[in-house]
Amino acid sequence: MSAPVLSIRNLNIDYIGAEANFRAVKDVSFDIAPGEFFGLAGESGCGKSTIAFAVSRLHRPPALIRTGSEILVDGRDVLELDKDALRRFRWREVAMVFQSAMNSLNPVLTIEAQFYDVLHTHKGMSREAARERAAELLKLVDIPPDRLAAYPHQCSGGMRQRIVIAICLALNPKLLIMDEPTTALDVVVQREILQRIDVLRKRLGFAVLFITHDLGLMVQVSDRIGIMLEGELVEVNDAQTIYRSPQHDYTKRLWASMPKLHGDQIRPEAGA
Ligand SMILES: Nc1ncnc2c1ncn2[C@@H]1O[C@H](COP(=O)(O)OP(=O)(O)OP(=O)(O)O)[C@@H](O)[C@H]1O
Repeated sequence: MSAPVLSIRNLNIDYIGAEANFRAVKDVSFDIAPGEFFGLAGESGCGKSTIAFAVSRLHRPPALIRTGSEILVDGRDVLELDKDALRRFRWREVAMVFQSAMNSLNPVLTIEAQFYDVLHTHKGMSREAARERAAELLKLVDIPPDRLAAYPHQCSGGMRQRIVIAICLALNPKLLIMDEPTTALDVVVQREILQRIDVLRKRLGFAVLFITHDLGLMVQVSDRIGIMLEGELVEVNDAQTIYRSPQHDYTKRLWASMPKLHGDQIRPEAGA
């Protein structure tokens, strides 16, 4: 593997409680290569989002990353960044799309103003330059430039989520983290958005850390998949191998619970 864009080593994260601490992430280590699509799967509460937030340094108390944990993005320790470095790091190095991201657009600003915010603050762009770049970015996610004048409430949920993704790509991040990015959308729109992301990452070269409960979709779009169980990463392998010949019992159970609605594209081996 070429030098990883993300390297997580011995990550331990606790939620600090009044009575006791709860270890949500237990000694997790994995890498993501440049341009790789990495899926993180596991039952609800197994620690996936806790990892996603830690990588973006968006975790807040009571979450506490334990000493000895390492999160390297392009070789730099994210946990060591000071406030200024962190401001430069977010958007430029790592951008994150949440489940409710489409509701994170400012309702009183036009789409154009929201692009300008990011492009002016981080790149010092003028209004004209930002408008041009915003139109280009919207095109990437199949949205016509006339939407720049619209307000968020004038756009559908799927369109708003694609706008957030376009804003996330504005500064050419090396890693896009998507935590249930399309869960609130209907299935057809979900798949269209993921297919678009897949085309874009191949064209633009960013890597993706993808979290979803839609395992069929995850197997289809990911290069590799990591399986989590109760805070531990129990199995990592390339998507087809982990789907066709899962090693861990929990992975087998996870695949067995998957609705078989995804056609003939992927078939597990008998007994898998
Ligand atoms: N703010 C918090 N305070 C205390 N415990 C928390 C907090 N946030 C999460 N947890 C606990 O940490 C564990 C991991 O949660 P996390 O949200 O990372 O799991 P997840 O795998 O992303 O789940 P889901 O798929 O439902 O989003 C869970 O047991 C959860 O209850």
